[in-house]
Amino acid sequence: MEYVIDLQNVHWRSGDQHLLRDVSWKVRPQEHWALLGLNGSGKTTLLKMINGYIWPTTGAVSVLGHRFGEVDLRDLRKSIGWVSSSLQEQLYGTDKVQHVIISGKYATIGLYERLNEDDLGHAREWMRTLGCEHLWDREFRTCSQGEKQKVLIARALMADPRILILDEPCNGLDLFSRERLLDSIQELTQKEQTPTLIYVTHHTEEILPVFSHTLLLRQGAVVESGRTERIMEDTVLSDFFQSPVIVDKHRGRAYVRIQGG
Ligand SMILES: Nc1ncnc2c1ncn2[C@@H]1O[C@H](COP(=O)(O)OP(=O)(O)OP(=O)(O)O)[C@@H](O)[C@H]1O
Repeated sequence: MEYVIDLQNVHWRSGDQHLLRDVSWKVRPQEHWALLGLNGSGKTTLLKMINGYIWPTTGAVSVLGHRFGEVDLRDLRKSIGWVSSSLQEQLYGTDKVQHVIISGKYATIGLYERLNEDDLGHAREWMRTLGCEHLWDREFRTCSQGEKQKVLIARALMADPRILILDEPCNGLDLFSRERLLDSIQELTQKEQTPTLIYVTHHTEEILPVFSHTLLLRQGAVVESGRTERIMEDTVLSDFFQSPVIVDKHRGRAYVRIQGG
């Protein structure tokens, strides 16, 4: 079987720091994964590895069936969308939302291509899916944080990625904006030919049931990985957080409380 992501015993060291320790992770087609870890647990490092920005010290990495060392990483990166807050800072705030989105197809900051009907049509379709069509003519900088996230997701989708990484997309969002964004992500997964989603977060309650699998990362090592409903249990998460917690489930999502707290 061709795995979407296949990491085997990956170790990554920078100086005397061991940032990834014996990480093995297999993502199969049709699965969507959540990647859960506290600050500094190595999530970003792992994502950099998947995108080929860093190279394993030992172990093997293969993404979309291409083994690192045997593939042009620039080509591979075209199949991976990575939506993170650092991207926001790189975009031109005065660009119109439609241009920000369409520029994603050409992997540019700013739009240098002539707009064509196809691109405009796709951009509108993604915006509709994500519930942000009304922002079409707005300057990007005037969008709220939640709206910007939707625009950036639509932008990443323009390149037709096979993997879409959503890197802490709900950071800085209030409760209602967060739920609206999560609704949009849910909507996205209902489309035909959705890319494999990797949802990176610190918070269990953001993990929608559509994220069938979860990987728990602590100090650069995988503590557990597998089906989300098995992971979102008191014992597994207490062990993961190294602190007794209680998990309340509501509509397939897990809300964690510190025991006694
Ligand atoms: N190039 C590097 N050299 C040395 N240490 C690094 C390097 N890059 C990251 N680190 C350290 O490795 C640890 C993991 O960092 P990483 O950014 O992967 O964590 P993270 O899980 O994404 O954290 P956060 O949730 O806070 O974004 C941190 O302690 C960080 O300071």
